[in-house]
Amino acid sequence: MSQKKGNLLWSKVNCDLSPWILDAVAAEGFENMTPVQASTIPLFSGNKDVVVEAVTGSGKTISFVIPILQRLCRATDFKRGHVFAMVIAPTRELAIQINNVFESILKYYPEDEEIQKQMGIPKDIKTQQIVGSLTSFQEDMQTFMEEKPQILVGTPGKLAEFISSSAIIKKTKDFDCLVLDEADRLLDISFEATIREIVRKLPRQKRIGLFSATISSAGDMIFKIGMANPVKIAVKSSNTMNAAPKTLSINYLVVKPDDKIKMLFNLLSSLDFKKTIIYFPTCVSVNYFYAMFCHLLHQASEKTQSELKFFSIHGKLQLKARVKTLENFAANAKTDKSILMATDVAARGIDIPDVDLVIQMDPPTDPDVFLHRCGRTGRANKVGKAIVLLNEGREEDYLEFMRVKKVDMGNFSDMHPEVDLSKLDLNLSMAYGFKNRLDKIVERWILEDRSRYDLSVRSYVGFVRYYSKHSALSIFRLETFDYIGMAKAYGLIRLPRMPETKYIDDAKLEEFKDGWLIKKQINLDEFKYLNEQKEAARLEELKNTTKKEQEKLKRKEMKKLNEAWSNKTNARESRDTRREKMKRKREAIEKEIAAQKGSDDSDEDIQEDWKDIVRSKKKKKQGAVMGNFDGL
Ligand SMILES: Nc1ncnc2c1ncn2[C@@H]1O[C@H](COP(=O)(O)OP(=O)(O)OP(=O)(O)O)[C@@H](O)[C@H]1O
Repeated sequence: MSQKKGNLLWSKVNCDLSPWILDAVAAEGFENMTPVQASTIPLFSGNKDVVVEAVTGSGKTISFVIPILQRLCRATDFKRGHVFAMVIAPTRELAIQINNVFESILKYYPEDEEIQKQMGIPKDIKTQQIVGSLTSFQEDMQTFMEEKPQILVGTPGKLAEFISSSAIIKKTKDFDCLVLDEADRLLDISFEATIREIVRKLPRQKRIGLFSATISSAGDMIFKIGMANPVKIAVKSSNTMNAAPKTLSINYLVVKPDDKIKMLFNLLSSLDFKKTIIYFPTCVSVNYFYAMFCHLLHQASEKTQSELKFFSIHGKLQLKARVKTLENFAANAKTDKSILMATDVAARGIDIPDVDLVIQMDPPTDPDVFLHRCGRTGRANKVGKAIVLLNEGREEDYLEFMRVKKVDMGNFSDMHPEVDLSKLDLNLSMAYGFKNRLDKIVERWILEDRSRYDLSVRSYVGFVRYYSKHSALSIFRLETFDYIGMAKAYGLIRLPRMPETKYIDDAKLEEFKDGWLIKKQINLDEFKYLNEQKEAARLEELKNTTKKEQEKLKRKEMKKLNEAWSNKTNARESRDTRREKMKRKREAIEKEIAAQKGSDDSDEDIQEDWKDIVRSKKKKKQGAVMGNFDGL
């Protein structure tokens, strides 16, 4: 359904909206409706179910907030204390943001009882956010009973739990309207069962609205949620070839993996922007690079330090910290440039109006997420730029892959001939006043503290695992991936042993003996943690390992002697010894990993990786996967 130009004045909306709603949108500075609002509000305020696909930042939130409020204003016999509508979002940040949009409109709700009577609207309208972790179930329940909100906004798990309580279920008899924001995400495999559970608990007779910027299979979604005859509203960019808003330009930059971090810093210094979001693959990589970038900033000139500020957000942080970070990032005016380093927890729906640049360190594993990440800029007709860094080699094919999905990307170098990307080190020392080459600064920083080395390895291993999960497997191939280049980008001093390293070319491996990527090798036994407790634990562990190794050597010697004496081989004994050896090795690796188990989700992944190694070693008669690295 398309909307003719000129019909976007709120006064021309194709349905009756309460005067206070019209006042509210005007007071919020929304002069005209956006096309998706003009198409959706009349249908969803009426009796239609809707499936709405419109580009990022096109105002979809208001397209369901207003219909819900309008329907509630019309529901004269709706019993107070009951649930009228529910909005579900995939992340807590997004649910909180949607609740804020409701509140921003409800600020203008008439308080005068006379006016309320004249308009025939309820005494007040309240919303409640059900997102967990900020409040307990009991607190949510108490708030619900006391405040009597008609609208609940929350995340799937928490809402499912909340409405499963018999006290709430009784209060959904007159339920009217259910909205799934980022519906494609909510109906994917991770949330679908919970959403179905919620839908099953609600009365059959209700309006449903599904909203997203990426709805690839509306039929599938409609079937999953059991909607009857919904209207499909698709609002694309005026350039029909493009699934992104027309004010958003998407560029790609092909880069050698070794140069990735340098390239990023070059972009940050040479591009004019106020706020940028940089996407990293995993929580642990955000932690690691955030610490590294703060250190780099510390090494830069005072001028640079006063101009840049880094923030970080990922799903393993407490919700309170995440919300605070988003607020601080949005509000930061102390420095010219604010940089938010994030995982995909901040990919969908997040609306920070001043973000004018998005950088993706790597393409996301799910191609739909690409548009959502880019769409954090170029919102509401504002100009924005998104850049994705592609590894030289095979990843250039991603351009064609995305073109089929109606995402057209321009070559960054063609679009920005003024940005010199040739002399990266020189540019960096000039722009940031670094006294040394960036990789040297990083190397020294890592060698100062073993925990940074651990973190670098965990980030890298997490990245390889992430890479293996790409849906476009023909492009993102583990077999052809530049493991060494990427290890350098991650500032690794030594390549960790992992199953995937078997794909590395032998000749290349020769160059990096025992996996060392730095010129001056170090004795890992003497590589210290700055943290005293951690260091004491490491020394203790080292002592035990050395003792064990000595015993092992002794046993070996004895065996040799015995063999020489008896001059016969006992096949069973050697098999048993091998088994015992493997068991001890596995226990040692697992113990080491358990000792390192910190706050990040990737730890489990790493444990899996090492189990893989143990398994593959068992299988591989010829011994180690490669070299004699100490790994983690
Ligand atoms: N009618 C309007 N006029 C001007 N700005 C608007 C209007 N409606 C909404 N906006 C603003 O547009 C921005 C984007 O809106 P919103 O977050 O609803 O986009 P969206 O379509 O849901 O995006 P996404 O797909 O990324 O979630 C918000 O800052 C909002 O305040």
